[in-house]
Amino acid sequence: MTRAAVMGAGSWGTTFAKVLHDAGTEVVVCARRPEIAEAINERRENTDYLPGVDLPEGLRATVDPAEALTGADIVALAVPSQTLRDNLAAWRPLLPPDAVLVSLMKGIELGTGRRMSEVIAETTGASADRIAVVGGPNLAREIATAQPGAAVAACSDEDAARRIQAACMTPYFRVYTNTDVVGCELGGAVKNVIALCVGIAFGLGFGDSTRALLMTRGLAEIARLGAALGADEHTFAGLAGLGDLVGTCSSPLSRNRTFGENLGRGMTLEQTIAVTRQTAEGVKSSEAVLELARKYGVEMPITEVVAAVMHHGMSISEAASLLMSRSPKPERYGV
Ligand SMILES: NC(=O)c1ccc[n+]([C@@H]2O[C@H](COP(=O)([O-])OP(=O)(O)OC[C@H]3O[C@@H](n4cnc5c(N)ncnc54)[C@H](O)[C@@H]3O)[C@@H](O)[C@H]2O)c1
Ligand SMILES: O=P(O)(O)OC[C@H](O)CO
Repeated sequence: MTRAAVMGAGSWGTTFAKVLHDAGTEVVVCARRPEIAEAINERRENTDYLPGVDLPEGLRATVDPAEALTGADIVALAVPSQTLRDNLAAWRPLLPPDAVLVSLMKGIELGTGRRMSEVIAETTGASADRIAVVGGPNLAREIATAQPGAAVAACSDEDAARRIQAACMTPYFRVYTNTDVVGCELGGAVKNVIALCVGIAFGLGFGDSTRALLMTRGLAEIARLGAALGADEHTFAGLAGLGDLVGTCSSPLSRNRTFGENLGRGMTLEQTIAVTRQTAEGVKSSEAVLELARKYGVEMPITEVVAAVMHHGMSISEAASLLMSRSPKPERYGV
């Protein structure tokens, strides 16, 4: 039987652990706080992150990383992207040498511009055939309640991708494989930045025309960055690209879209941060994505204004007018 450890018992870590369990994989989820592990083990509920969602008997939780990691064939990482490097430094001595390390995260590291698979490689020394990514349009509460969903398991080693696929495919969660790790990661991370902008537009009272504009031009800038970083452009038409962008930008469950919506409705940045209890990756990643775009000479106008609003005090009205007053252009996908 395949054994998996899920490191991080937030909303997606808990959900993905349930998916693995439902797929017949033996799984232990590792929490930081004892009360979360206790609630999962004894009440069969993650009372903080997924209240009201029944968790299966066989899903075990611990606060001891060694207990979770010992003997694991798959190690799934589900912590906030900006904390991965520090978390991995602590877990590294405990990682089984042959385990596949799977990033479930959707962010870019601030200050380095590294994708999560790169942070994993740098921190653990694992080779590319042991590093994978799972991404797609997966809103935790929907998947945790077994609503039909799908994701992509990406690894440069197709066999490893197939092993992950087998470990988490259930009657309600369909998993495809891909070898384009870069594309799948960029799709997941940059859509969070676009979702912040869509949320702002929604909060301002704008409707579906504006949302469709931002999603479509957002996809164009994701694809441009992807091309510069060597991704396969077809990935962006798939679940980890368009799929995740549509899911996040459309859903009131999205933390990123909700964060933007609160700003659009008139909250200050500080007030919005204060009411956001879970991880809205796009806030910090907007700046990291922009750094990456500048390094590779890629134009990303939506990302640019989102980063300016999140980090440099630009007002929302100035951001909107900057986007709408750009020079006239022909429309070409990715241009
Ligand atoms: N929630 C979703 O619907 C969803 C779906 C797919 C992917 N993701 C991605 O999964 C990753 C994890 O997201 P999540 O939704 O589980 O987040 P969350 O905020 O619900 O949980 C984060 C978890 O990380 C833990 N953690 C470990 N070290 C931490 C630290 N130093 N600071 C703060 N928390 C720390 C927290 O205790 C918590 O268990 C993100 O990159 C997110 O984009 C989320
Ligand atoms: O809640 P968000 O905004 O982090 O989005 C969750 C998932 O990434 C959607 O696929």
